[in-house]
Amino acid sequence: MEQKAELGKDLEIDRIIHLSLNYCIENNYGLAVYRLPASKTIHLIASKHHQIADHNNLNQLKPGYISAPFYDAFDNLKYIPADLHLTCELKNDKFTLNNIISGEEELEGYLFDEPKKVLLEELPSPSTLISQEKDKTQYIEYVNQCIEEIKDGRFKKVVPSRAKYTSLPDNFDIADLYCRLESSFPNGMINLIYLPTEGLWIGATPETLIEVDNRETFKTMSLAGTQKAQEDIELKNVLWRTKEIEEQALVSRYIINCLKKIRVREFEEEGPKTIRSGNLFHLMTGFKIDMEKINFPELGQVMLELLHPTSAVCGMPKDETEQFILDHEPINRKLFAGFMGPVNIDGNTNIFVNLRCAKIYKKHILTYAGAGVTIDSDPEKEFEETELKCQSILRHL
Ligand SMILES: C=C(O[C@@H]1C=C(C(=O)O)C=C[C@H]1O)C(=O)O
Repeated sequence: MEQKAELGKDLEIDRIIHLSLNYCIENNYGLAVYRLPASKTIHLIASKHHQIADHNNLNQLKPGYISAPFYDAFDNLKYIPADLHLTCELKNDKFTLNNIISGEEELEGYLFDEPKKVLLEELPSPSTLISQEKDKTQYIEYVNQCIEEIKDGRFKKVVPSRAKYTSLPDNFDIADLYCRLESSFPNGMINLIYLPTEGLWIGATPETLIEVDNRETFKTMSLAGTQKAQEDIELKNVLWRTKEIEEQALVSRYIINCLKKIRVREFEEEGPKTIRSGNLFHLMTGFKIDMEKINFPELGQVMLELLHPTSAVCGMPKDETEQFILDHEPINRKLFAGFMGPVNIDGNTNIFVNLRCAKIYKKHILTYAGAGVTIDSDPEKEFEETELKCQSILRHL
């Protein structure tokens, strides 16, 4: 093992992504490459034993990576055990292989093979392509339907979503895109996932769903409200309209209600404050709980089930808006607005809402985005907001 780690010092992240992705696509492995917010370490996890996992059993899972779709998340929670787990560290502006934590001989050996162009050719083409014009009119009509439901008093908030097809440039390189996202979203969770059943996805999400550190501390956040980031302003001076302040407060209230359901009263709340995610600003409130103090070791998995899907990606009330989305949304969200992240790696679990993400096809990229609609929404502005969210990935192609 030591000899391989030593050899690995010459391996750079783009080559590791190309070779591991080639291998995983060819051999039906599951792959996750991720970098946690504000970290200088990229992790790569791969295994041929990817499987459906029981969410009630998260604490007992061996180190690995989970990914669940928006719909029926808990029946479709995929788990990639960390049979191969290696890390790359940032040094002199380059991510280079640093450590092989667990080995998987065949794939590990393959990483030292000759570099090849990544096998996007092996990926399918999308089954339908929607014209840009139709995409916009369809979305605006859908937002209007949401506003009607709110006016009729059935919902307080709904988060309608759309998906945008764009052709990939001829010189597209998945590893280049990964590295650009990495430097553009210092506080985002940068992720690339390949699962034979889901295809290839890439993203840079700003939203933590649940974080459990050392089995001691639980964290979550309420994130909502969006505006285009300005360069010449300090975060503390960013101004927000009442619409966004109320929209984000609804998400905070939703989290507090989930905590009430399980009688957790002792929590720290910080915010709301403005955070930056690439080209956007959002409002964020952080929640923190001392799990040891309240003697609740299962809090992470219990809260995961209560929180998903939060009103940042679904709506209020939860069950009714989820059904409405299922019945009316013209797209299938698949992994978008689901959740994913590493479990039990170094004793920590970091699950994120899968936002600012895209599915990669043979010659196209499909970016997904939603916008929080309330009684004060202007459909045209909500469409523009989803455009900005899609651009947070597309501008790095
Ligand atoms: C739904 C998305 O983002 C969520 C919705 C937001 C909003 O409505 O302002 C902001 C951040 C996220 O919680 C998305 O990125 O597609």
